[in-house]
Amino acid sequence: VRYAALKGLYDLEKTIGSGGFAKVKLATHIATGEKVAIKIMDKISLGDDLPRVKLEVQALKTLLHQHICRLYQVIETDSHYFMVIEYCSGGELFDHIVEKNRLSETESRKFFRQIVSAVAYLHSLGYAHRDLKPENVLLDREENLKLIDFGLCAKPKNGIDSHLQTSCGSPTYAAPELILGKKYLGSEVDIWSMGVLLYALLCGFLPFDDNSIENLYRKILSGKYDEPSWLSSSSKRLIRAMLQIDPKKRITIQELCNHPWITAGFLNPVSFVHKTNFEKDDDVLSTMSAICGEHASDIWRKLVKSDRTDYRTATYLLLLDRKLRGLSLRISPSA
Ligand SMILES: COc1cccc(Nc2ncc(-c3ccc(C(=O)NCC(=O)Nc4ccccc4)cc3)c(OCC3CCNCC3)n2)c1
Repeated sequence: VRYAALKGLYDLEKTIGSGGFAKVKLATHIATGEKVAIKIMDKISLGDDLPRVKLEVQALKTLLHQHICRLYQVIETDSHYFMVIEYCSGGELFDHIVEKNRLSETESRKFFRQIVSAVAYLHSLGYAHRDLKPENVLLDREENLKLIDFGLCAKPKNGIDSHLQTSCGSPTYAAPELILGKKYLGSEVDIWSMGVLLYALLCGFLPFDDNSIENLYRKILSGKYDEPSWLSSSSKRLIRAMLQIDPKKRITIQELCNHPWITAGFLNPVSFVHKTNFEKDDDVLSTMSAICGEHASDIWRKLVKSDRTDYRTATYLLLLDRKLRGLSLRISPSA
């Protein structure tokens, strides 16, 4: 199906995912040949969830972190929203764990530190993710993790949106207080889900799993799970600290950043220093001026003044990514 709004800018390819009211397609940014993911939401099926897309776009524009998928461009037509997002060529962490059966403690630690860094950054901005699960953790080409929120679940960390309570977060990763419908803090719920994630990395299966939802709930509320023989005592201690039924007894994100298991083999605790905003790059600007004929200084002035989600921004960021990967900034002649 063709979308007029993308004509000449992006070539749509295969569908790489679909959720409630969103479909994600792989696409090519024609001018640079770079791959992107385009999340397509149609306004009719969004219904009264429409305002949440605006919140998500606002959120993503402020979330600048090396382990959170970058938003390049937003295109709104009267029938659709198109979010042009960083494409992660490594796919979902879930599939990576399945194909390796389970990950070593060292590989798990490398990945888990990146997740903790992204979540600590989210929390520092007052957000909670609330749907942390392997399907929402992607791998880029360098096997670095990118946290995403496919289901529009991330929300301000304190307070509850009751109607979201059930629809948000899959029960397998949901904390006891969320299941019991109690008032909960998003930051505490995220710690629990990260505990389930860490367990999945180290074990290759889930701590709480059952085909019947009641048994699953009962297992989660019991807080009891197997500790396979291959788990080190340090891993067991950390998992136990995260899978505490009482949210007030659960380890906090700050304690997590400094936990011995997290810092083992690394020089420093997890920091959520995030990447800065735009830095001016003359090579990229001169490449862009070769495409569109405008002066580099004019392009930069317009970039800085823009809302940072237009086509010019997408082109700049994609060329900057390519330069940071050490590739030439050649442009397809058809541009
Ligand atoms: C190679 O084979 C493969 C195989 C599979 C995937 C890929 N790659 C690949 N790259 C990029 C995406 C993507 C990124 C972000 C968003 C998004 O919705 N952002 C919004 C967002 O993250 N907000 C936010 C983040 C943090 C905090 C608060 C708000 C949507 C889609 C993707 O999607 C595919 C889906 C499929 C279903 N499970 C989830 C991923 N897939 C590649």
